[in-house]
Amino acid sequence: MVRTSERIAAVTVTPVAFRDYPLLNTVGVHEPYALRTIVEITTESGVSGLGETYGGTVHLERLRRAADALTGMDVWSLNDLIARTSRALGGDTGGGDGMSGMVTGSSTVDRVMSPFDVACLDIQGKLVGRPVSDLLGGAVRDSVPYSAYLFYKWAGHPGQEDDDWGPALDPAGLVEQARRMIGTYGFTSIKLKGGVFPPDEEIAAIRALREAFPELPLRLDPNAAWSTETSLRVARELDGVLQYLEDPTEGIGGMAAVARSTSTPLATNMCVVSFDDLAPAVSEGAVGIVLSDHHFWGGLRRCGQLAAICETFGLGLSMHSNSHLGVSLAAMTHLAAATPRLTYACDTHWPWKRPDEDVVDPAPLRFSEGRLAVPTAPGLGVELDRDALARLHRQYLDCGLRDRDDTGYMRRFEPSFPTETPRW
Ligand SMILES: O=C([O-])[C@@H](O)[C@@H](O)[C@H](O)[C@@H](O)C(=O)[O-]
Ligand SMILES: [Mg+2]
Repeated sequence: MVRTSERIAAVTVTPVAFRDYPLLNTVGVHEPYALRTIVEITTESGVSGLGETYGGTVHLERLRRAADALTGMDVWSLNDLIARTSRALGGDTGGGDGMSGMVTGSSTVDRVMSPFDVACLDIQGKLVGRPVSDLLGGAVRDSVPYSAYLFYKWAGHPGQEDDDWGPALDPAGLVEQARRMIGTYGFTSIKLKGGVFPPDEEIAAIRALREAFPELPLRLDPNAAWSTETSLRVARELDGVLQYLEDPTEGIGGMAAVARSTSTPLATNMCVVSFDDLAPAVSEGAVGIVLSDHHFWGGLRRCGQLAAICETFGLGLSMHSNSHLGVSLAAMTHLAAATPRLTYACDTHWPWKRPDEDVVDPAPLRFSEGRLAVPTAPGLGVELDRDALARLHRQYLDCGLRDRDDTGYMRRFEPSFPTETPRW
């Protein structure tokens, strides 16, 4: 048996921007462009692979430092990727999470190595002629369910024409948004991004969604905007209505206090965001479901390790999302397909992206009945469109945004927009 290595010859790191909608959350509102970074690794034998991650300045600078350290690395060695990334970062940690302050505390090394891990897997798959899901243990489902991700939103960005989704600022607007999203994609579960309006308004919105979609599981995620008391009141009022309540309040201690007094399952992508958080979360009984995300858990294989830990401790597993393009969607889909424990529909911001803006040919990424078929071509199964990459990079250069700042953008229109937590 011949053991061959496949060494990295070049890594390119390209920031891109795509148009975004004025989606509201507890820290503010999405700006007119979402920022991402596309990494492309090419090996000495000319095989290339793709990864996608956040696009903020601190993260981008770290990606570039890590990229420089990867030349000569064997694409089969995850251990070397971890070692090289840590050495390149040289203890530079904290900040630069690219999530407008909503997900802090994830591991910097894990965040930075993630897109390179995905790109190496893409290459490995191409080398052996198998899809990435096979490299992760094999697909246990041939399609992955995603949920309808509803947002309160303005009619359009201030100073611009109304966008094609129009406003959603009350229960009726959200039900209309859900009808359109479900009509287009066929989603069979619904998540509402909350923490925007006083809790009673969001309870009313969930009730309206329950009435309009009696069969569909519902989730509410206020991104820790509530106190323990408010969280418990909402949980009581929506008892039996929610599939899970996501990050009602802040921190492992706060979530544990809520968990002790409600039978509503609690999920998180805010208080358990790194391997260091797992032991305290388990010992305090803070959460029932961890929302994994390969972008900050260190890539696809590290998410497999997370799944094993969740299984050991009886925790459920689902998947978190931020604004993203097709490389991430393909990676999320392979990971979800190869994770037996991931039994909830995954989050995706996919509907909040114009279909004509991506860096890959979108053909393999078509939803049917709320599910995405797991790509079967070697690697991730998506091909880079170099003209589109150049266009979205040009858009990044021209748009002037360099860091996601939902609060700063909101304050341009509502100068007294609050930042104290909990808001309610
Ligand atoms: O895109 C948003 O506004 C979301 O609030 C996102 O930033 C969160 O990270 C995320 O979707 C969540 O589930 O918390
Ligand atoms: Mg969340």
